[in-house]
Formats: sequence, structure tokens, C-alpha cells
Amino acid sequence: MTVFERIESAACGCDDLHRPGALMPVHEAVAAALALVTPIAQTEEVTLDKARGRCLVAPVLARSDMPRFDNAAMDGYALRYADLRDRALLPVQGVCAAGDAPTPLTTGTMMRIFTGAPIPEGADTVVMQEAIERSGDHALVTGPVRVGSHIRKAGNDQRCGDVVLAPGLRLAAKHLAICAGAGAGYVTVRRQLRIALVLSGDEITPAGEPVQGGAIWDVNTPMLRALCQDAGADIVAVQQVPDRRAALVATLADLSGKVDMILTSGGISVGERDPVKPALRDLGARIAVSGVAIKPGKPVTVSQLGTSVILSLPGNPVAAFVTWHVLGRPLVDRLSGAAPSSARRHVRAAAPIPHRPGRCEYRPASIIGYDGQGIEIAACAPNVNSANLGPLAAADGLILIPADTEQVAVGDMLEFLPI
Ligand SMILES: Nc1nc2c(c(=O)[nH]1)N[C@H]1C(S)=C(S)[C@@H](COP(=O)(O)OP(=O)(O)OC[C@H]3O[C@@H](n4cnc5c(N)ncnc54)[C@H](O)[C@@H]3O)O[C@H]1N2
Ligand code: MOO
Repeated sequence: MTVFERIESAACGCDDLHRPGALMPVHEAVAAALALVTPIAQTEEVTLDKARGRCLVAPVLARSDMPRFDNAAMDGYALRYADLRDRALLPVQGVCAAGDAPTPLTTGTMMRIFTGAPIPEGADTVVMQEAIERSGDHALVTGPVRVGSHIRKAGNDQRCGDVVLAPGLRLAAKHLAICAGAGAGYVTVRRQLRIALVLSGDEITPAGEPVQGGAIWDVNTPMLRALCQDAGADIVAVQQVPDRRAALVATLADLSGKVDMILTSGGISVGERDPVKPALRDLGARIAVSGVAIKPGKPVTVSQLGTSVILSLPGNPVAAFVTWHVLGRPLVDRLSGAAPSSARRHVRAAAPIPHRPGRCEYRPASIIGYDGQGIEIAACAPNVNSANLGPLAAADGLILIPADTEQVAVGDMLEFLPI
């Protein structure tokens, strides 16, 4: 099977392999994680300035025709087309600008009009000023004119009562534009997800603070906060817990039920200083995913405690970034009732990429050009390491190397997830 055929299938290829340690294939892990959650029930009305990224639960209807009235599409002159039948020179009477309520057009005259202004009663055509020679209080039509030209008819965009947005959309700038144009100052959206971030790692120090000995700056908090915001969610609490099981048990027990999702960062691997899995077991969490055939991010774990879903991300920042995209983002979409984001596309490999079969690999990659058919060509660093931030910062996206691939050849098509 070629790489191209592989990425067209629903599976990532991990399931075709002998996997020591029974790592779960990526697509099974996503399905098992999503099976834990349903969309949150609470909704609220928000003004448009608070609506970006929120998930629509009630349709938005046009409160009037859009546009509400016939109006000029150009600066020019409004006239009755029939008045041009036997002459091209007409007297100009009156001016109509956007916001005006014009008087009716007198037969046999033109009215000066500006873009967006209501068409005066009796006029059926606007001639743009470039096709007019004005002299004093008369104007001569110099160019060809079509009846009805340069008039935006009422309702030509949407009709009063039309559904302009359907439920399930995650609201972006283009959606807010039509809400406003439809006269909807408020929209009904699902309550914003509440996410808590629990940091494991005695060495973690906020970026910018002094570090000594084995301390390192906390990369994951600002990165995950931004990723949550990109997904329309909010990190409402950040708690750093010592690398001890009892402390983590207490923190997770306290947070479960208070938030929709708990993200843990670090401490998910197998060392005695990795308290996440033991703490989940102590708490009786329902563990749906524990170890995935993905690189980086193999130890990623998904569980449920009370009403909170817990996504336990590896501490290595690139592994946390990748597993957020593969598991975290779909969970947020499902919890907020949004259609899954479908940003992935296909690119061609710029160079051969050797790959040890076993795990699906998500590797930072940059778009460096286009092939003869206009398909993007992506290049990635030869050596990747889930602690190195440089290749991630320089990347345009993540390419997926399917689990069973031994070698990606130049020009092979790969799935690409923009980041
Ligand atoms: N014997 C084994 N060791 C490891 C395995 C394994 O299978 N057997 N898996 C490796 C893999 S793969 C990964 S990924 C990591 C996952 O480790 P943890 O999730 O337990 O994370 P930590 O040990 O806490 O940290 C790993 C690494 O990341 C740094 N880190 C942690 N938090 C942050 C943060 N907020 N900002 C920046 N950097 C952070 C931490 O200092 C470590 O360097 O386990 C492997 N080990
Ligand atoms: O997930 Mo780990 O980062 O594969 O080394």
C-alpha cells in the first residue's frame, strides 16, 4: 500500500503492526477518547464581541432583507432609464447620501447619489459618475447605460427570516460578519469550556523567573493556553503539583467536577517520579487510552473522573503539542458541540524521510514551494526530538508519516496539518 493510499483511509496504519507494549493505534485512541464525552448542555447569549470561537447552538435568522432597501452600488446619478430614451442631458435635482431618506425622483431629472444611499422612489438605474459629464445643474450621460445598473436590490443577499447560520458552527470572523449584517447583536452559544491545567514537574519554573540547578522554564503553560484559546476554550486554573502521587490525587480530586477538562502536563511516563497514572488509578478514574502508537507522545493518556475528562499530555513540549492536536482538539470540539475541524490537506515530501515502522509520526514541517501541479512541497528537519522547540517554531504544520512506512520517497503525498 502506498503512503498516499494509507492517508486516504480512516486508519493511520498502526493497527497493521505488531506493537510491543500494545500501544493503541491513533484512530482507535481518538475514537475511545471521544466516546467519553458529549457536548456540554449549558448555553448562554453573548454579544458579538464575545462570540468569536464560541459554538453556535441556535440558528441565526435575518431580521430583515439583506440589504434592507435598494441602494446605490456606486457614486453617481440615479435616474429613470426611460428618461434617457430620447436625450442624454438631464437636470440634476437633489442629493442622496448613505443614511438619507430621499424624496422621490422628479420625472425627467437625475439625483446625485453616493454608494450605499437608498434609491429614490421612481429611479431604476444608477449611472456611475465616470460615465457622466457634469456641467452646472445638468449632467450628460456619456457612456453606455444598462437598465437597473449599479443598484443592490433589497434581499439580494439574504431574505428576512432566512437562516443565515446553522447551529454547530464555531464562530469565526466571517460568521460574525453575517450575524451583524443580519441584525443579530446577540447569539446563543454553548457555555465556554472550562479547562484546568495541572503541571507535574518539580523542575518547572515560570518563563522569565531565575532558574538554578536542574530547573527549566515552563514551556507548556503558555503553549497550551494559546492552543486552548485557538480552540475557543479557556484555561481557568493552572496548578503546579510536586512530583508526588498524593499531591496529584488531591489536586485531581478537587478539580474533577469543577471543570469540563483537566489537562495534565508531564509525569505520565513509567518512572517512579511519574505520578499521573498511579494517581489516576488511586482515584478510580476510567482510563480509556493509555499509550498510543504515536511519535512523539506515546505515553498520552485519556481518562474520566467524575464529570471531567482528563487528557494527560507528556511533558516534552513537542509531544504535548502533537498530542493536543491529535486528541485534545477533537475532545474540545466534541465537548463544545462543534463540527470537527478539517484543516488537514495533502502535501508532497521534499526529500526522502527514513522512518522506523511502529508509530505514526507527526513531524514539524515547512512548506517550501509547489510542484508542477501546484501541490505544496513540505520539508522537515532530518532529526526530530520532542524536546526541541526550534523546528516546531519554524514549522508551518505537522506532516503525518503513517506507522507502517519504512521510507517516505521524494514526491510522496503526506497528510499535513497546519499549525
Ligand atoms: N523508561 C522510559 N522512559 C521514558 C519513556 C518510556 O517509554 N520508558 N517514554 C519517553 C517518552 S516517549 C516521553 S514523551 C516522556 C514523557 O515523559 P513524562 O510525560 O513523564 O514527562 P516528564 O518526565 O515529566 O517530562 C519529560 C520532559 O519534559 C520536560 N517538561 C515537563 N514539563 C514541562 C513544561 N511544562 N515545560 C517544559 N518542559 C517540560 C521535563 O523537564 C522533561 O525533560 O518520557 C520518556 N521516558
Ligand atoms: O513522546 Mo516521546 O516525546 O516520543 O519521546
